[in-house]
Amino acid sequence: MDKKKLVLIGNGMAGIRAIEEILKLLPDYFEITVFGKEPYPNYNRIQLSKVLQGDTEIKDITLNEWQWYEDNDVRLYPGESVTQIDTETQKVYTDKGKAVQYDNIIIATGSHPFILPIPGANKEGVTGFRDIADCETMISASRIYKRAAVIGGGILGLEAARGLLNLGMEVDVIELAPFLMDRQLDETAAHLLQDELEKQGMRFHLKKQTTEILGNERVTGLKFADGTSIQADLVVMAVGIKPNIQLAKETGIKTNRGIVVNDYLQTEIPNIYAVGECAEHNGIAYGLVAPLYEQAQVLAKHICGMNHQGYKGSVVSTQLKVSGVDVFSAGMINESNETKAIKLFNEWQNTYKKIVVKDNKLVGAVLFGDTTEGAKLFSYIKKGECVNAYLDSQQNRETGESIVSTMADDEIVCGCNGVSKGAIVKAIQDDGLTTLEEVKNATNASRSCGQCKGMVSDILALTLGDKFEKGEIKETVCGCTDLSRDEVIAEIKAKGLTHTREVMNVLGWKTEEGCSKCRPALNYYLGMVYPKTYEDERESRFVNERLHANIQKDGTYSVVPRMYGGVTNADDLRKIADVADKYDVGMIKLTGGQRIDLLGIKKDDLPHVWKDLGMPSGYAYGKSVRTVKTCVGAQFCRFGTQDSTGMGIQLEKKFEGLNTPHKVKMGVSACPRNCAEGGIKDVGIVGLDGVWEIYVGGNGGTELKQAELLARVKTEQEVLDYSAAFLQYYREHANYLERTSKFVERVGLDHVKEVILDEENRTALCARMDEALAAYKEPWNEAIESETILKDLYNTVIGGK
Ligand SMILES: Cc1cc2nc3c(=O)[nH]c(=O)nc-3n(C[C@H](O)[C@H](O)[C@H](O)COP(=O)(O)OP(=O)(O)OC[C@H]3O[C@@H](n4cnc5c(N)ncnc54)[C@H](O)[C@@H]3O)c2cc1C
Ligand SMILES: NC(=O)c1ccc[n+]([C@@H]2O[C@H](COP(=O)([O-])OP(=O)(O)OC[C@H]3O[C@@H](n4cnc5c(N)ncnc54)[C@H](O)[C@@H]3O)[C@@H](O)[C@H]2O)c1
Ligand code: SF4
Ligand code: FES
Repeated sequence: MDKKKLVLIGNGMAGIRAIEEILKLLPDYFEITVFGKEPYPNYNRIQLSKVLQGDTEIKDITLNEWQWYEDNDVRLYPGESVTQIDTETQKVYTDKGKAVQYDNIIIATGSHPFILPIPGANKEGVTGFRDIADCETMISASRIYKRAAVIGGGILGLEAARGLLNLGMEVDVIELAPFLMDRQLDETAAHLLQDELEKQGMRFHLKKQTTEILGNERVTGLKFADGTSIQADLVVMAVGIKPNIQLAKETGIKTNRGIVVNDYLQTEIPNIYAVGECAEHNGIAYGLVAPLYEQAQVLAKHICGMNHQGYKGSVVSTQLKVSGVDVFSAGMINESNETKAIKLFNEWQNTYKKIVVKDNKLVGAVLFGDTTEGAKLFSYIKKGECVNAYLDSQQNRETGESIVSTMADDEIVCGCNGVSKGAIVKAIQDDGLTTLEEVKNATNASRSCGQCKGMVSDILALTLGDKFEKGEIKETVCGCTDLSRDEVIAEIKAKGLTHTREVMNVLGWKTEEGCSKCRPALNYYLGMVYPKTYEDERESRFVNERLHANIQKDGTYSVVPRMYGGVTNADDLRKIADVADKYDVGMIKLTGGQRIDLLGIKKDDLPHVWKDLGMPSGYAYGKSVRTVKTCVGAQFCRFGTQDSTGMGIQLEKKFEGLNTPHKVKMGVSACPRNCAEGGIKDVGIVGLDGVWEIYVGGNGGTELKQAELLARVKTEQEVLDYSAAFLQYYREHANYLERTSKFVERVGLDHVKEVILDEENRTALCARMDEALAAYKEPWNEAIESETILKDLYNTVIGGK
């Protein structure tokens, strides 16, 4: 039988989800052709906010790789738009002159950002925030310009504003309404949100109507109806979206705000469907993926001739994707005569919960500060559950218990993809799934906005029980491979692989480019295996390590110069004071590791600051040996038995710049009073009369852990050797991003002792440590001396300031 010809117009999230659903039902029934205006495979538009905020990269947000189209026999024309549908001859025509015959069409052309029709809206430097190209426009503008204005204080505008702050810009947000996110929040939640975002550095202008965009060719500012104005070099319009209906309209298909569809997503022409943001069902054009994916499922069933009761509309929930702010909203949130609300405002913890009840049923909710209950509330709202059922579930919940343990099987865990707890548990049990990645691939849960990942992990832990706890499950490097860390390292050594790309290629990575989890890990493992020859791949590192400074929540950076053992002198202090004045440093702060932190430095000032300081990097941002904290010791303290300061300086000089799987902190004290807090350090040294005690695997962070005694030694040289052997063993055997506390716990202190106390082992480990240390290049100096690094990473040149 000849295959039916199906043409999809729009290679976006909703259209491709419809194709995926069709392929699941009837894999060989259609000959599928896809036209996509953008020159990319289907990508996760939602994650553009994360790209702008620097948490992920464009190459990591692809949902369907090129290979997926090939594997499924889907012919894709990227970068090509359909310009005409001829319903008489059943052909579509494209802007590149192609004509393709069809039996069925799915229109999934999405939306356009709404651009205010005000004077100046077409100036250079005015953009929407909708696609990769917009994202790139903003990122490149941030390299040259300083002041951004976002028009629209809705969810998209705020996510854009956070991204622009992260890119180092000053950000003004202009909102027409009296409070932010007025479609999703009430006034109380909106004010809490505004307070929090102001602390992050955003400036808000509420109840402001923009009347003009100022400037000649490029934007220079905004003018408002009240006569005031502000300066801006970049303007992002985030004032809502407009369904992209042009093509449908020109084809004579009935349109309103969107393309009008029935419960089966059919337009008025039966063999033409519409799905996604461009479609209007019962008067609503949705702008979130959850309803669009529900539509895609119904469409697939209908086009494949399967029975379905049809699409009946969706209740929606939203969550803001701005780090440090938890906001959730679902259903009806405005109060009226017909509704009652339960409101809980905890001023101490700065959390707010509002639950809206109508006819005894839960119909809406707003959460600020703690959104862990979001999925549960959303399930109750969707089911129109009685409010008492929710209140009872609250009472029965024990403190500290994961919310998933109290969820019923039919409660939705992943709102975007409509996946219930029961479906996840079933997939784990039936298919023997053991990782988040496997659950994602099998069920789609966590595949879109990613907000439900925590709950999916909790369900994995709950379902697998002891097996999960004991780590009996093979932990792969990441979802791009089925190989564990040990297997990857063994293959690197056996096959002599020398680059991250080569590793991915030869070891059959599932993604061409890897992801933000495996790339830094591979970069570390290769550097560890080949300390002498491996060229560090800066682009594979996390942003702080790439830039050699710590990004702050307002988008500026912090600079911590090296001060061996926490000891400084008048010359260095003078230089620090001069730099603080010259670069308008926001705050000078002593760190927990006894160093001086200069906060609030702009990205392009970083190399100038380093040059003026003339001090090495303190690596306060690195997966590396950070600080060696010391007590004053025998020279001054009346309890001191050893020269703790001198010992600390020797340790810090020896391990300066060493790459480690995670950060490493050290402390040296000269008596058991332990003023340098060696008991909670990765390596803690305590001096006693004629003896040094070496402790390992401590942690003073979120998971407090006391360090354990590794050895007692007599000389300073032995302290250096035992510490070096321990650190090298950790470097060679820990998973990337595993702290020493977790590592020692995993392999056992007895095992670590057995290895390190053996002289032969120790000598070999020390020799390999020396090789690794020989490769160290001081990064701040390296940046100052390289025009390419200055230009590419910091967008500056040395000599100007
Ligand atoms: C920055 C950002 C963050 C977001 N965050 C969230 C979130 O957290 N949660 C959430 O649920 N939703 C979020 N959304 C909304 C979500 O991304 C959209 O609802 C979803 O992508 C819409 O899918 P779609 O397929 O209808 O449209 P799109 O994904 O826009 O796809 C339509 C595609 O069709 C192409 N096209 C248009 N016309 C033609 C033509 N004539 N020929 C060929 N191709 C054409 C377009 O170029 C586009 O690639 C976010 C959106 C943005 C922009
Ligand atoms: N986390 C998420 O779920 C998420 C994130 C980003 C985008 N999105 C989706 O993307 C789409 C677009 O989002 P959006 O925030 O642009 O739309 P929106 O309609 O939700 O918000 C637009 C905002 O702009 C304001 N506004 C309108 N005209 C204005 C003017 N002239 N001057 C100043 N402010 C004005 C409105 O009052 C409103 O606050 C929506 O469908 C949204 O759901 C969702
Ligand atoms: S640890 Fe002991 S020697 Fe060091 S400063 Fe404290 S009391 Fe003095
Ligand atoms: S809730 Fe968005 S991916 Fe699961």
